[in-house]
Amino acid sequence: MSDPSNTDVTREQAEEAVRVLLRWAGEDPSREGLLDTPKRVVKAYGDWFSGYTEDPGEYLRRTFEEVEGYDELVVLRGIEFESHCEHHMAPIIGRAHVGYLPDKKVVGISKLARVVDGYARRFQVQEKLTAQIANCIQETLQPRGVGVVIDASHECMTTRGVHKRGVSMVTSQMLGTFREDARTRAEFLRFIDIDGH
Ligand SMILES: Nc1nc2c(ncn2[C@@H]2O[C@H](COP(=O)(O)OP(=O)(O)OP(=O)(O)O)[C@@H](O)[C@H]2O)c(=O)[nH]1
Ligand SMILES: [Zn+2]
Repeated sequence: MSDPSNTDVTREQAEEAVRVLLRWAGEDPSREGLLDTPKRVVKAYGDWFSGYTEDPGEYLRRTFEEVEGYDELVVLRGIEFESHCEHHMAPIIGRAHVGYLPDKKVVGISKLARVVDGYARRFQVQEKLTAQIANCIQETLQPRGVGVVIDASHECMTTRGVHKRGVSMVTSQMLGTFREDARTRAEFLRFIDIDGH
């Protein structure tokens, strides 16, 4: 995993920050079991926060314009993702459901999941994540409408703080026909059937 390109922090400084947190928690970072931990944590950060090194809109540049008159909803539902909340840096684990009503352009369906990951692998609040995915698709594909629903659990609420398990947060961002036309929105919500998960 490469270092983020837009940072002035060195890998050594990042590893030292992990040692400081270990010391703060009451640990001895020089004991054998913890010697490689700063290196592992920094590597894990490279994975969890790889979104800062990508422009998710790039995934949607390759489009297919000839889809033989297909002009109905396209929905990718149940896209699992992992993110981290920007308040506590704790995991947000959930599923995104993404739909759009194509105008002229359709994309390879995996690209919608790549857009979700590109924004999820950053420090997030769920509302912002939801809006960023929807806006990216709207701006790049210029479809007639976009809908994004996210259903996720926040570990800052389950493993600390209020300690509420089994609670999930649901957010949605509807643009274009998804916002203006109740029938399109209802069809999308029926397709994703989030209670079914
Ligand atoms: N709206 C929203 N809130 C979030 C999200 N992730 C975490 N939070 C909330 O952000 C809030 C931060 O509140 P603070 O009072 O500053 O932090 P805190 O003292 O740690 O709060 P508690 O979590 O209640 O212990 C908490 O209520 C979290 O539940 C998110 O994606 N969206
Ligand atoms: Zn949080």
